[in-house]
Amino acid sequence: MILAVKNLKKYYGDLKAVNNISFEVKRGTVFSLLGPNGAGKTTTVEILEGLRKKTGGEIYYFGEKVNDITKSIKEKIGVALQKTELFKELTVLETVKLFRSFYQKGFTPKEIVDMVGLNEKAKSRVKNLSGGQLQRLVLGLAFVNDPEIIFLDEPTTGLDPQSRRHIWEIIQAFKKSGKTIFLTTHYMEEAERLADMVCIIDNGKIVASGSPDELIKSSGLKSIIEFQADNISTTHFPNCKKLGDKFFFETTNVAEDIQKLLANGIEDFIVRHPTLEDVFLKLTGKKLRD
Ligand SMILES: Nc1ncnc2c1ncn2[C@@H]1O[C@H](COP(=O)(O)OP(=O)(O)OP(=O)(O)O)[C@@H](O)[C@H]1O
Repeated sequence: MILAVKNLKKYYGDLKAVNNISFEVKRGTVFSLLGPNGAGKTTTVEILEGLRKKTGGEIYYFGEKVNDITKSIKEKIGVALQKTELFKELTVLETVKLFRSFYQKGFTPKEIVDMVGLNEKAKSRVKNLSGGQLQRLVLGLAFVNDPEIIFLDEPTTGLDPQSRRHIWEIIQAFKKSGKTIFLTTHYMEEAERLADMVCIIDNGKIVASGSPDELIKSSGLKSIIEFQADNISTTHFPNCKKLGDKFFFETTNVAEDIQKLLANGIEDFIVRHPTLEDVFLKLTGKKLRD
């Protein structure tokens, strides 16, 4: 076990931002804290990174209970903050060199630039990078000290699909090298794709945990029919919900429900497997994204 947390709490006055949560992170896995904005993800990771003080609970790093996140722990962890302030006039390579200088051991700056696919941009100034390149640089900075575990706080928020996939590939390569990743996200596809273990967090509490498959299976959800329409008859589709501009409902009899849709003039629909988004909605009555 590389990291474990027992009954972790963080209160901001009356607000219980992290409300008694417990979990374990196994070495060589991707662990994901999945939840909507304000669920308590950043607060949790920043406590584990030593950037915020916990109100209560226990933290175990590398098998030992720790009271503070000491310098020797910080040497073994890598951190990519949600908002990392970088010097805009420095080049990519200069930035990596600067961050590398904070640690005794680690990869060479060149190795880092390679790992995150920024070779061609090594001499470009930070201010001239695209959003995706900047995010890859931030990811590279989390690797500089060759950490045992890296913390990535919403690493793909706001990125286009291609940049997001690029970041996913880097995370997967890092895992393949035997390292551990602690990932917070509100993108269910990200957790589904990358995580071995997911803890779903809402209002500071863990509402479910398991592998993505386990979570979906244990939710008992069957197939989902999804479609777009201006309006629907609630008599014909009493269980139908609306998420964004889409209607959807759980079906136990696909053939019968398709007939019903067609009879109501709805021809454009898809039948799909449930996702972690559906699990979250079922558990909390809310959607993951605002
Ligand atoms: N320094 C602070 N002082 C007071 N309240 C705070 C502070 N930091 C966070 N909060 C509150 O604690 C709750 C949890 O916030 P947190 O940032 O941990 O959530 P999150 O899941 O990371 O959300 P996001 O995706 O928006 O970062 C929110 O209600 C937030 O407003």
